[in-house]
Amino acid sequence: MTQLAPQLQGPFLARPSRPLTGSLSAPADKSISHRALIFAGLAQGESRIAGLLESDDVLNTAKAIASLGAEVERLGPGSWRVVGRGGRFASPRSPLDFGNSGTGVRLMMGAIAGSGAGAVFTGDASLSSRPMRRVTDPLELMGAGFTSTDGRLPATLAPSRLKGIAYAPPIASAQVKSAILLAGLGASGETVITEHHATRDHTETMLRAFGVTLEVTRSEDGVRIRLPGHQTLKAQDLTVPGDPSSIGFALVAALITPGSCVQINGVMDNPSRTGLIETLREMGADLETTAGPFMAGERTMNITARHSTLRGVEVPADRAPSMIDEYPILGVAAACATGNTHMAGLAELRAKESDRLTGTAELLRLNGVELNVGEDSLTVTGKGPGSVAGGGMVPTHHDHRLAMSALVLGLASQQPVRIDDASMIATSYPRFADDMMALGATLESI
Ligand SMILES: O=C(O)C1=C[C@@H](OP(=O)(O)O)[C@@H](O)[C@H](O)C1
Ligand SMILES: C=C(OP(=O)(O)O)C(=O)O
Repeated sequence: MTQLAPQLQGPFLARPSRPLTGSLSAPADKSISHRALIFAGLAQGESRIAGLLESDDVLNTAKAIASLGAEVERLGPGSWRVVGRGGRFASPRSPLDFGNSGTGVRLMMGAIAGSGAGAVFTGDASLSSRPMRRVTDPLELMGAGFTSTDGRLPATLAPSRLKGIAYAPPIASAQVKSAILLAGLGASGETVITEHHATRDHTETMLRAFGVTLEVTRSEDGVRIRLPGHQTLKAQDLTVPGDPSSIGFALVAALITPGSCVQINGVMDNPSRTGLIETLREMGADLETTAGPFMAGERTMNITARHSTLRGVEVPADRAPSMIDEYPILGVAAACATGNTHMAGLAELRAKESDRLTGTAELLRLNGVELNVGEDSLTVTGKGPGSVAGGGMVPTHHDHRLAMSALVLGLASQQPVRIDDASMIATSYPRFADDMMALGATLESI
């Protein structure tokens, strides 16, 4: 019988596991959930969102939208009604607290700037250490007035009138692209973004669904997006598809735990998000997919993962945007494979909830895994199934993906793996412990 999952708080432990079996519904996608609330909050009229991810990050975005004058109502589990502001947010009286969420704060900086409102943006210790200039610099070129210390939170935006710009973000970032597009909606003239490396395209797809006109041109040099200014979104009803990033944990857990066979249903199947699946297949993973229904304009799939003998591979730098949040869990898979897995193009991992390149290396090393860290690369030397010693106490540095990755490693290690704090897991995957335990994993609060 499945044990009741403990609360995601404080230190946790994962024990070497019996085979994982059964099926689960993929948790709702975090990127789409943020966008659904923000777009509905900006739109003219009433939107209904079904299957919203009710994680801490997304709930902070919902609160921000309400503070900006949108009507936001939870009708039931995952079911939300939002009456939008027709492109005009009201400047909130109190600071907007985005907690741990880079997506929430960066997209909202663009959306609020474009709407002509002002606001103060704050976050937790992790978010306050992350760089915001990547978003405030281009928004300032459009005419937004930001002040901050050293480009970190807290940041203040004065109400401003914006004009469109032509901009090529120096880093591959869907958050930067999305912030500029959201600002461009309220700007005069056209906003043009050129991406040399395409990033997740949910903003473009969803803006169209909300009635916005934009032109996307793909070529060998990347992607160009042209957005005419002064556009108002029209309210929509949508259902959020499953998160290909969150399901990476159950997927890898099944691949590395002997005897496992797990089915995960309703996973968004978008090539700008599925780099982990591509990589695991190259490593020899037994993954079977069947097509599911479209949700929010996205294809979905059901995935069956069976325990597999994995081999080390070369993961090219240009795959990073399609699996940017999945390197910690790929590191775990690589530790259980045979041979070297070399991952290139990882500089952006240093700007996530923690320095994830250092954090991933630390979590593996503390459990006896051999590896090499470069400035923007990681090579993990796997010694094959059952070879990871485990027994480590992993510091999670306020980072949900490090926390979940360490616990998955514990399922296939010789000794249990401990983490210092499980509370951040609720920022993206509040049902993580319930889902993993329903498949047969032993997770304990310690
Ligand atoms: O746009 C988004 O929803 C996201 C973009 C990515 O960040 P960057 O844009 O910083 O790469 C990703 O890491 C984050 O979890 C979600
Ligand atoms: C990087 C992440 O999120 P964010 O940037 O929204 O904090 C993540 O979920 O791994």
